[in-house]
Formats: sequence, C-alpha cells, structure tokens
Amino acid sequence: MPIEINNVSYIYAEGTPFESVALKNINWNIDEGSMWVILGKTGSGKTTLIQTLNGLLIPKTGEIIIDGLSTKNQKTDIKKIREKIGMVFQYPESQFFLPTVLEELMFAPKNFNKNISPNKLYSILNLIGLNKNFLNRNPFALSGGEMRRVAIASVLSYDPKYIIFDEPTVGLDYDGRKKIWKIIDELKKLGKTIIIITHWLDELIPFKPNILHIHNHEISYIGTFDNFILLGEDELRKKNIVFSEKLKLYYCSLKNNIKLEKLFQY
Ligand SMILES: Nc1ncnc2c1ncn2[C@@H]1O[C@H](COP(=O)(O)OP(=O)(O)OP(=O)(O)O)[C@@H](O)[C@H]1O
Repeated sequence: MPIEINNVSYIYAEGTPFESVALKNINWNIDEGSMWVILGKTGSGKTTLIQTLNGLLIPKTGEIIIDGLSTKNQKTDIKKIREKIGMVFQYPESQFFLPTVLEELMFAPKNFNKNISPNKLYSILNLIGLNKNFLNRNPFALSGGEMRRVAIASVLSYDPKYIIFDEPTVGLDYDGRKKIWKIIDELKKLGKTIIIITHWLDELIPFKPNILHIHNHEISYIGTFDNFILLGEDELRKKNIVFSEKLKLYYCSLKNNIKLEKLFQY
C-alpha cells in the first residue's frame, strides 16, 4: 500500500492550557494512481491531516507510512518523503520567494539534487498552459490563475508521485477553475496520485474521486463518490455539503440510472 495512515491522532500544544485536538483515530489507505478529495467543515482537521502526510507534523499516536517509510521513524530521511509528496498550497504567493518564474521552477529540483532538462521544463509549461515568455516574469506580478499554475509547475518540477492540492480553485473565475481542473485531469492521466481539499464537490463530478469526509476530527465517511452522493441531500447537509443544482441533477441521474456524464465534462 503506497500510503498507509494507521490510527493517527494529532493534538496541538498537548498538555498545555492551549491543547487542541485536530485528528482522532484516522485510518486511511491511499492506492497508487488513485484520486481523493478530503471534505469537512472549517476546523475539522483537513490541513492537519495533509501536513502529517509529508512529515511537516509528526503524530504522536499512530503512524504514517509512505512507500514503506514511516514519517515517525528517526531513521527515515524526511527529504525522501517530501520529494514524493508535492504540496500545492491554497495561496500560491506563499510558496514563491525568487525573482523569476524560471528560478522558482529550478529551485526544488536543485534542492532534491535532481536535474531538470529544458525539454522537461517546456513540457511542464505546456501542461500548465503557459508559454516560454513566462519564465522571465516575476511570479508575484502574475494574475491569480497564472500564479496558481506556476505553483503547480514548481511542484511538477521535481516529479512527485503524490500531489496534494489545498483548495486549488479558490478565488478563481470559471475559466481559471476550468484550467486548473484540466491540469489535474492531465496529471491523473499521467498516473499521479492526487489528493484535493475542496468545498466545491460539484466541480469534481467528472473525476468521481474517492471521498474522505471528516467531522469533529474523525472520519465520518470513506468510500466512493457515487455512494457519497447517494446519501442524499438531507444526510449531506448534515455533513455541511451544499447540494447544488448540479449535484441534485447528478443525484437524480444516479438514482434513476440515467447516464448524464457528458453534461458534467469541462
Ligand atoms: N497551529 C495550531 N495550534 C493550535 N491549534 C491548531 C493549530 N492549527 C490548527 N489548530 C486547530 O486544530 C483543529 C483543526 O485545524 P485544521 O486547520 O486542520 O482544520 P481545517 O479542516 O483544515 O480547517 P479549514 O477548512 O478552516 O482550513 C482546529 O480546531 C484548529 O483550531
């Protein structure tokens, strides 16, 4: 199993008056090439969970194993884990710190002692839909959508096997969101394992990712996309999921076994 999360709990500031429980008894296996979405209302523990995956946070209770490497084993080289798990943060500008896009894209491979050929660089630019001229641009002087795509490119530059997206489409218009979902679709086709935090479930209908729903820091649902939707509007409202018109239509198509897939494509 490429990623195993075994009975993980996480408490911030444990043993102090500021103690705050973030995760309780999380058990989750992530297969290679699979796609997952993590849902849950604000404060439920989503960010904490993804931060435990690449060793940014080490749980005291339970264990996380990435391709056989435990994040809590003192002998594990945490850099090896970080190289496998790319994180695209919610606010891309928080990831940038160099004056040009080219330097941003070259930084991580250098850090992981990896070469990135010009061809590889151009294929990444092609995938994210930006031309060569962007390489000389200041990353802070790009539009929100362009910044988001450069942030994805900087993660792709070191070719991680697993890619985590924290709210990848937040703040973008329809066109910008569509571009991001198309990139994610390409990455899925390339065999990457993809984990996404989002609140907009209806945008994910074309992908039908597996769902991990967290409520009060515990897993309240783990399973397929369609079975989650089939829980229905009332049950999903309790899980803080907005049952949009699009989700309602999809729910009806599932209930009545009518194929409407084409309607939901980008
Ligand atoms: N650095 C921290 N110190 C103390 N408590 C924290 C810290 N970070 C998060 N928490 C608490 O842990 C719990 C889980 O937070 P987390 O950020 O993982 O939730 P989330 O589901 O990602 O929320 P959001 O959707 O708002 O990003 C919350 O109660 C939060 O207040």
